[in-house]
Amino acid sequence: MPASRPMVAVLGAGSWGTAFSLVLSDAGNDVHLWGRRQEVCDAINDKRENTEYLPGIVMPEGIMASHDPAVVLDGADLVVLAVPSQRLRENLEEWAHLISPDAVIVSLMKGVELGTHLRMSEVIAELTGAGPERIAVITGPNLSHEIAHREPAASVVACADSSVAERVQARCHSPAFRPYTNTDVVGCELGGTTKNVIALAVGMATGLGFRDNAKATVITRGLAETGRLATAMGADPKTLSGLAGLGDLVASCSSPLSRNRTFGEKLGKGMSVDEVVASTRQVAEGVKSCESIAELAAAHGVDMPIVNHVAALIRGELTPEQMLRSLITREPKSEWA
Ligand SMILES: NC(=O)C1=CN([C@@H]2O[C@H](COP(=O)(O)OP(=O)(O)OC[C@H]3O[C@@H](n4cnc5c(N)ncnc54)[C@H](O)[C@@H]3O)[C@@H](O)[C@H]2O)C=CC1
Ligand SMILES: O=C(CO)COP(=O)(O)O
Repeated sequence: MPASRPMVAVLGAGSWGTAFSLVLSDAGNDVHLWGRRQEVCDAINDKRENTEYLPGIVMPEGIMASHDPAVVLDGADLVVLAVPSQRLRENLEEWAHLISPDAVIVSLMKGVELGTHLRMSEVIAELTGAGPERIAVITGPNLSHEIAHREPAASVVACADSSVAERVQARCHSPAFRPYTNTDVVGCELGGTTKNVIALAVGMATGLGFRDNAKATVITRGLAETGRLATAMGADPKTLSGLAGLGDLVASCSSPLSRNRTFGEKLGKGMSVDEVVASTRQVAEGVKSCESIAELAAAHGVDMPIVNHVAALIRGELTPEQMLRSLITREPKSEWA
Protein backbone atom coordinates (compact mmCIF):
# COMPACT_ATOMS: atom_id res chain seq x y z
CA MET A 1 0.00 0.00 0.00
CA PRO A 2 1.47 3.46 -0.89
CA ALA A 3 2.47 5.58 2.16
CA SER A 4 -0.08 8.32 2.89
CA ARG A 5 0.95 11.86 2.01
CA PRO A 6 1.05 14.63 4.64
CA MET A 7 -1.74 17.20 4.36
CA VAL A 8 -1.53 20.99 4.12
CA ALA A 9 -4.44 23.43 4.47
CA VAL A 10 -4.31 26.39 2.09
CA LEU A 11 -6.79 29.21 2.73
CA GLY A 12 -7.38 31.35 -0.33
CA ALA A 13 -8.03 29.97 -3.82
CA GLY A 14 -6.94 33.03 -5.78
CA SER A 15 -3.96 32.99 -8.12
CA TRP A 16 -1.26 32.46 -5.52
CA GLY A 17 -3.11 30.15 -3.13
CA THR A 18 -3.96 27.93 -6.10
CA ALA A 19 -0.49 28.02 -7.67
CA PHE A 20 1.14 27.33 -4.31
CA SER A 21 -1.21 24.36 -3.84
CA LEU A 22 0.35 22.95 -7.01
CA VAL A 23 3.85 23.46 -5.53
CA LEU A 24 2.78 21.67 -2.35
CA SER A 25 1.18 18.85 -4.32
CA ASP A 26 4.29 18.46 -6.52
CA ALA A 27 6.36 18.40 -3.31
CA GLY A 28 4.43 15.38 -2.02
CA ASN A 29 1.56 16.81 0.06
CA ASP A 30 -2.16 16.42 -0.20
CA VAL A 31 -3.81 19.86 -0.15
CA HIS A 32 -7.12 20.99 1.33
CA LEU A 33 -7.83 24.34 -0.34
CA TRP A 34 -10.38 26.81 1.02
CA GLY A 35 -12.16 28.96 -1.56
CA ARG A 36 -14.38 31.92 -0.76
CA ARG A 37 -16.75 31.12 -3.60
CA GLN A 38 -18.48 27.75 -3.91
CA GLU A 39 -18.30 27.82 -7.73
CA VAL A 40 -14.50 28.11 -7.65
CA CYS A 41 -14.35 25.07 -5.31
CA ASP A 42 -16.76 23.14 -7.55
CA ALA A 43 -14.64 23.83 -10.64
CA ILE A 44 -11.49 22.64 -8.85
CA ASN A 45 -13.17 19.45 -7.59
CA ASP A 46 -15.25 18.61 -10.68
CA LYS A 47 -13.29 20.02 -13.64
CA ARG A 48 -9.84 19.85 -11.97
CA GLU A 49 -9.29 23.50 -12.88
CA ASN A 50 -9.51 26.87 -11.15
CA THR A 51 -11.32 28.38 -14.10
CA GLU A 52 -11.40 31.82 -12.51
CA TYR A 53 -7.78 32.34 -11.42
CA LEU A 54 -5.63 29.76 -13.24
CA PRO A 55 -7.53 28.67 -16.35
CA GLY A 56 -5.93 25.90 -18.39
CA ILE A 57 -3.88 24.49 -15.50
CA VAL A 58 -4.79 20.94 -14.41
CA MET A 59 -5.29 20.58 -10.65
CA PRO A 60 -3.98 17.16 -9.49
CA GLU A 61 -6.33 14.75 -7.66
CA GLY A 62 -4.46 15.32 -4.39
CA ILE A 63 -5.91 18.83 -4.19
CA MET A 64 -9.42 19.00 -2.70
CA ALA A 65 -11.28 22.33 -2.50
CA SER A 66 -13.94 23.29 0.04
CA HIS A 67 -15.81 26.42 1.05
CA ASP A 68 -15.92 25.17 4.67
CA PRO A 69 -12.87 26.27 6.72
CA ALA A 70 -13.53 23.56 9.34
CA VAL A 71 -13.24 20.85 6.68
CA VAL A 72 -10.07 22.36 5.22
CA LEU A 73 -8.33 22.92 8.56
CA ASP A 74 -9.23 19.57 10.13
CA GLY A 75 -6.00 17.67 10.91
CA ALA A 76 -3.66 20.22 9.23
CA ASP A 77 -0.21 20.60 10.83
CA LEU A 78 0.69 23.23 8.20
CA VAL A 79 -1.72 26.09 7.48
CA VAL A 80 -1.00 28.40 4.55
CA LEU A 81 -2.79 31.76 4.31
CA ALA A 82 -3.27 33.48 0.92
CA VAL A 83 -6.08 36.02 1.11
CA PRO A 84 -5.76 39.76 0.35
CA SER A 85 -3.80 41.37 3.20
CA GLN A 86 -6.50 43.83 4.18
CA ARG A 87 -8.95 40.92 4.51
CA LEU A 88 -6.77 38.68 6.70
CA ARG A 89 -8.00 39.96 10.06
CA GLU A 90 -11.72 39.40 9.41
CA ASN A 91 -11.02 35.90 8.09
CA LEU A 92 -8.70 34.87 10.92
CA GLU A 93 -11.34 36.01 13.41
CA GLU A 94 -13.43 33.13 12.03
CA TRP A 95 -10.65 30.63 11.43
CA ALA A 96 -8.34 31.00 14.47
CA HIS A 97 -10.25 28.58 16.73
CA LEU A 98 -10.17 25.92 13.97
CA ILE A 99 -6.36 25.95 13.67
CA SER A 100 -4.55 23.22 15.64
CA PRO A 101 -2.48 24.73 18.50
CA ASP A 102 0.55 22.83 17.17
CA ALA A 103 0.18 23.87 13.53
CA VAL A 104 2.75 26.06 11.80
CA ILE A 105 1.02 28.98 10.08
CA VAL A 106 2.54 30.28 6.85
CA SER A 107 1.80 33.67 5.30
CA LEU A 108 2.02 33.99 1.51
CA MET A 109 0.70 37.55 1.69
CA LYS A 110 2.52 40.77 0.81
CA GLY A 111 0.94 43.67 2.64
CA VAL A 112 0.86 45.87 5.74
CA GLU A 113 -2.48 46.35 7.46
CA LEU A 114 -4.05 49.78 7.12
CA GLY A 115 -4.58 51.57 10.44
CA THR A 116 -2.55 49.18 12.61
CA HIS A 117 0.58 49.11 10.36
CA LEU A 118 0.97 45.44 11.27
CA ARG A 119 2.79 43.04 8.98
CA MET A 120 0.87 39.87 8.11
CA SER A 121 2.91 37.72 10.52
CA GLU A 122 1.97 40.17 13.27
CA VAL A 123 -1.74 39.99 12.42
CA ILE A 124 -1.45 36.19 12.55
CA ALA A 125 0.29 36.34 15.96
CA GLU A 126 -2.33 38.72 17.34
CA LEU A 127 -5.35 36.71 16.21
CA THR A 128 -4.11 33.15 16.75
CA GLY A 129 -1.84 33.65 19.76
CA ALA A 130 0.86 31.66 17.92
CA GLY A 131 4.44 32.42 18.94
CA PRO A 132 7.17 33.35 16.42
CA GLU A 133 8.30 29.70 16.26
CA ARG A 134 4.92 28.79 14.74
CA ILE A 135 4.72 31.57 12.14
CA ALA A 136 6.55 31.51 8.80
CA VAL A 137 6.50 33.66 5.69
CA ILE A 138 7.12 32.52 2.12
CA THR A 139 8.08 35.31 -0.25
CA GLY A 140 10.18 35.91 -3.36
CA PRO A 141 9.97 36.33 -7.13
CA ASN A 142 7.00 34.00 -7.57
CA LEU A 143 4.57 35.20 -10.23
CA SER A 144 1.74 32.71 -9.90
CA HIS A 145 1.25 31.92 -13.59
CA GLU A 146 4.91 31.03 -14.06
CA ILE A 147 4.83 28.86 -10.93
CA ALA A 148 1.67 27.12 -12.16
CA HIS A 149 3.45 26.31 -15.43
CA ARG A 150 6.30 24.75 -13.41
CA GLU A 151 8.82 27.29 -14.65
CA PRO A 152 11.86 27.25 -12.32
CA ALA A 153 11.71 29.65 -9.38
CA ALA A 154 13.23 30.17 -5.96
CA SER A 155 11.76 31.69 -2.83
CA VAL A 156 12.46 32.30 0.86
CA VAL A 157 10.89 30.56 3.84
CA ALA A 158 11.39 32.91 6.77
CA CYS A 159 10.80 31.96 10.39
CA ALA A 160 12.43 33.14 13.62
CA ASP A 161 13.07 29.46 14.40
CA SER A 162 15.43 28.11 11.73
CA SER A 163 14.43 24.47 12.37
CA VAL A 164 10.79 25.36 11.62
CA ALA A 165 11.87 27.20 8.46
CA GLU A 166 13.70 24.02 7.42
CA ARG A 167 10.60 21.90 8.07
CA VAL A 168 8.45 24.19 5.93
CA GLN A 169 11.19 24.29 3.28
CA ALA A 170 11.14 20.50 3.04
CA ARG A 171 7.36 20.48 2.63
CA CYS A 172 7.43 22.87 -0.37
CA HIS A 173 10.63 21.93 -2.20
CA SER A 174 9.34 20.62 -5.53
CA PRO A 175 11.12 19.81 -8.82
CA ALA A 176 10.50 23.38 -10.05
CA PHE A 177 10.37 25.37 -6.79
CA ARG A 178 13.50 25.91 -4.69
CA PRO A 179 12.91 27.49 -1.25
CA TYR A 180 15.79 28.92 0.83
CA THR A 181 15.53 29.55 4.57
CA ASN A 182 16.04 32.84 6.41
CA THR A 183 15.35 33.88 10.02
CA ASP A 184 14.77 37.55 9.09
CA VAL A 185 10.97 37.68 9.00
CA VAL A 186 10.84 41.50 9.15
CA GLY A 187 13.16 41.98 6.17
CA CYS A 188 11.42 39.33 4.09
CA GLU A 189 7.95 40.76 4.72
CA LEU A 190 8.96 44.37 4.09
CA GLY A 191 10.80 43.40 0.90
CA GLY A 192 7.70 41.76 -0.58
CA THR A 193 5.29 44.43 0.59
CA THR A 194 7.25 47.46 -0.53
CA LYS A 195 8.04 45.80 -3.86
CA ASN A 196 4.36 46.09 -4.75
CA VAL A 197 4.47 49.88 -4.33
CA ILE A 198 7.68 50.21 -6.34
CA ALA A 199 6.12 48.05 -9.10
CA LEU A 200 3.19 50.49 -9.25
CA ALA A 201 5.67 53.34 -9.85
CA VAL A 202 7.56 51.38 -12.52
CA GLY A 203 4.24 50.58 -14.19
CA MET A 204 3.35 54.28 -14.24
CA ALA A 205 6.68 55.16 -15.85
CA THR A 206 6.06 52.45 -18.46
CA GLY A 207 2.51 53.65 -19.08
CA LEU A 208 3.82 57.16 -19.65
CA GLY A 209 6.12 55.77 -22.34
CA PHE A 210 9.41 55.96 -20.41
CA ARG A 211 11.83 53.12 -20.96
CA ASP A 212 14.67 51.26 -19.27
CA ASN A 213 16.63 54.07 -17.62
CA ALA A 214 13.51 55.18 -15.78
CA LYS A 215 12.67 51.61 -14.83
CA ALA A 216 16.19 50.88 -13.53
CA THR A 217 16.20 54.13 -11.58
CA VAL A 218 12.90 53.43 -9.83
CA ILE A 219 13.90 49.82 -9.07
CA THR A 220 17.29 50.81 -7.63
CA ARG A 221 16.10 53.78 -5.63
CA GLY A 222 13.07 51.74 -4.56
CA LEU A 223 15.40 49.10 -3.17
CA ALA A 224 17.40 51.81 -1.35
CA GLU A 225 14.33 53.15 0.43
CA THR A 226 13.04 49.65 1.20
CA GLY A 227 16.42 48.89 2.79
CA ARG A 228 16.24 52.06 4.89
CA LEU A 229 12.85 51.14 6.34
CA ALA A 230 13.72 47.49 6.85
CA THR A 231 16.98 48.18 8.70
CA ALA A 232 15.25 50.84 10.84
CA MET A 233 12.80 48.10 11.82
CA GLY A 234 15.53 45.63 12.73
CA ALA A 235 15.96 43.69 9.47
CA ASP A 236 19.26 42.34 8.19
CA PRO A 237 20.28 44.50 5.18
CA LYS A 238 21.45 41.33 3.39
CA THR A 239 17.86 40.16 3.13
CA LEU A 240 17.04 43.01 0.75
CA SER A 241 19.76 41.97 -1.69
CA GLY A 242 18.28 38.47 -1.79
CA LEU A 243 15.22 36.84 -3.30
CA ALA A 244 12.77 38.56 -0.95
CA GLY A 245 14.16 41.98 -1.85
CA LEU A 246 15.93 42.49 -5.15
CA GLY A 247 14.65 39.22 -6.64
CA ASP A 248 11.00 40.00 -6.07
CA LEU A 249 11.45 43.61 -7.17
CA VAL A 250 13.06 42.63 -10.48
CA ALA A 251 10.37 40.04 -11.27
CA SER A 252 7.38 42.28 -10.61
CA CYS A 253 8.88 45.43 -12.10
CA SER A 254 9.84 43.60 -15.32
CA SER A 255 6.83 41.39 -15.89
CA PRO A 256 3.61 42.15 -17.75
CA LEU A 257 2.12 39.40 -15.53
CA SER A 258 2.57 41.57 -12.43
CA ARG A 259 -0.73 42.95 -11.17
CA ASN A 260 0.87 45.92 -9.41
CA ARG A 261 2.99 46.85 -12.43
CA THR A 262 -0.03 46.46 -14.72
CA PHE A 263 -2.15 48.58 -12.37
CA GLY A 264 0.49 51.33 -12.51
CA GLU A 265 0.78 51.06 -16.28
CA LYS A 266 -2.95 51.64 -16.66
CA LEU A 267 -2.66 54.72 -14.42
CA GLY A 268 0.25 55.94 -16.53
CA LYS A 269 -1.91 55.57 -19.63
CA GLY A 270 -4.54 57.86 -18.11
CA MET A 271 -7.04 55.66 -16.28
CA SER A 272 -8.17 56.75 -12.80
CA VAL A 273 -7.58 54.60 -9.70
CA ASP A 274 -11.29 53.74 -9.56
CA GLU A 275 -11.33 52.78 -13.24
CA VAL A 276 -8.35 50.46 -12.80
CA VAL A 277 -9.87 48.88 -9.68
CA ALA A 278 -13.09 48.26 -11.63
CA SER A 279 -11.14 46.71 -14.54
CA THR A 280 -9.80 43.73 -12.58
CA ARG A 281 -10.87 41.17 -9.99
CA GLN A 282 -7.34 40.60 -8.82
CA VAL A 283 -5.76 42.26 -5.86
CA ALA A 284 -2.90 44.78 -6.40
CA GLU A 285 -1.71 44.98 -2.80
CA GLY A 286 0.45 48.10 -3.28
CA VAL A 287 -2.62 50.27 -3.82
CA LYS A 288 -3.55 49.86 -0.14
CA SER A 289 -0.16 49.15 1.40
CA CYS A 290 1.42 52.34 0.01
CA GLU A 291 -0.46 54.29 2.68
CA SER A 292 0.42 51.96 5.56
CA ILE A 293 4.09 51.76 4.51
CA ALA A 294 4.24 55.58 4.20
CA GLU A 295 2.84 55.88 7.74
CA LEU A 296 5.19 53.19 9.04
CA ALA A 297 8.15 55.04 7.49
CA ALA A 298 7.05 58.33 9.05
CA ALA A 299 6.73 56.63 12.44
CA HIS A 300 10.32 55.37 12.11
CA GLY A 301 11.65 58.68 10.75
CA VAL A 302 12.62 57.05 7.43
CA ASP A 303 12.56 58.91 4.12
CA MET A 304 10.67 56.93 1.43
CA PRO A 305 10.08 59.36 -1.45
CA ILE A 306 8.80 56.83 -3.99
CA VAL A 307 6.34 55.28 -1.54
CA ASN A 308 5.20 58.74 -0.39
CA HIS A 309 4.66 59.89 -3.97
CA VAL A 310 2.72 56.74 -4.89
CA ALA A 311 0.55 57.17 -1.79
CA ALA A 312 -0.15 60.80 -2.74
CA LEU A 313 -1.06 59.72 -6.27
CA ILE A 314 -3.43 57.02 -5.01
CA ARG A 315 -5.08 59.69 -2.78
CA GLY A 316 -5.61 61.73 -5.97
CA GLU A 317 -3.13 64.48 -5.12
CA LEU A 318 -0.80 63.91 -8.11
CA THR A 319 -0.94 62.62 -11.68
CA PRO A 320 1.63 59.99 -12.77
CA GLU A 321 3.44 62.63 -14.84
CA GLN A 322 3.61 65.03 -11.87
CA MET A 323 4.72 62.19 -9.62
CA LEU A 324 7.73 61.23 -11.75
CA ARG A 325 8.73 64.82 -12.44
CA SER A 326 8.52 65.63 -8.73
CA LEU A 327 10.71 62.62 -7.86
CA ILE A 328 13.38 63.55 -10.41
CA THR A 329 13.51 67.22 -9.42
CA ARG A 330 13.87 66.64 -5.66
CA GLU A 331 16.75 68.33 -3.85
CA PRO A 332 20.01 66.65 -5.02
CA LYS A 333 21.74 64.45 -2.43
CA SER A 334 24.42 61.81 -1.94
CA GLU A 335 23.50 58.36 -3.22
CA TRP A 336 23.86 56.82 0.24
CA ALA A 337 22.45 59.65 2.39
N1 LIG B 1 -0.38 36.17 -7.47
C1 LIG B 1 0.90 36.14 -7.23
O1 LIG B 1 1.69 35.94 -8.14
C2 LIG B 1 1.41 36.31 -5.84
C3 LIG B 1 0.63 36.84 -4.83
N2 LIG B 1 1.13 37.02 -3.57
C4 LIG B 1 0.30 37.53 -2.49
O2 LIG B 1 -0.70 36.55 -2.18
C5 LIG B 1 -1.84 37.20 -1.62
C6 LIG B 1 -3.08 36.71 -2.33
O3 LIG B 1 -2.97 37.17 -3.67
P1 LIG B 1 -3.54 36.42 -4.94
O4 LIG B 1 -3.87 35.01 -4.69
O5 LIG B 1 -2.59 36.69 -6.02
O6 LIG B 1 -4.85 37.29 -5.18
P2 LIG B 1 -6.01 37.11 -6.25
O7 LIG B 1 -6.51 38.45 -6.56
O8 LIG B 1 -5.56 36.25 -7.37
O9 LIG B 1 -7.09 36.32 -5.43
C7 LIG B 1 -7.58 36.84 -4.24
C8 LIG B 1 -8.31 35.75 -3.52
O10 LIG B 1 -8.80 36.29 -2.30
C9 LIG B 1 -10.18 36.06 -2.23
N3 LIG B 1 -10.82 37.12 -1.49
C10 LIG B 1 -11.23 38.34 -1.92
N4 LIG B 1 -11.82 39.00 -0.92
C11 LIG B 1 -11.77 38.18 0.14
C12 LIG B 1 -12.23 38.28 1.45
N5 LIG B 1 -12.90 39.34 1.91
N6 LIG B 1 -12.01 37.24 2.27
C13 LIG B 1 -11.36 36.15 1.85
N7 LIG B 1 -10.92 35.99 0.62
C14 LIG B 1 -11.12 37.00 -0.23
C15 LIG B 1 -10.65 35.96 -3.66
O11 LIG B 1 -11.85 35.22 -3.71
C16 LIG B 1 -9.48 35.21 -4.27
O12 LIG B 1 -9.58 33.83 -4.02
C17 LIG B 1 -1.58 38.71 -1.77
O13 LIG B 1 -1.13 39.22 -0.55
C18 LIG B 1 -0.47 38.79 -2.81
O14 LIG B 1 0.36 39.93 -2.63
C19 LIG B 1 2.41 36.67 -3.27
C20 LIG B 1 3.22 36.12 -4.22
C21 LIG B 1 2.78 35.87 -5.56
O1 LIG C 1 4.24 39.14 -5.47
C1 LIG C 1 4.11 38.74 -6.59
C2 LIG C 1 5.12 37.89 -7.26
O2 LIG C 1 6.08 37.43 -6.36
C3 LIG C 1 2.93 39.05 -7.37
O3 LIG C 1 2.53 40.38 -7.23
P1 LIG C 1 2.36 41.19 -8.59
O4 LIG C 1 1.46 40.36 -9.46
O5 LIG C 1 1.81 42.50 -8.29
O6 LIG C 1 3.74 41.27 -9.16
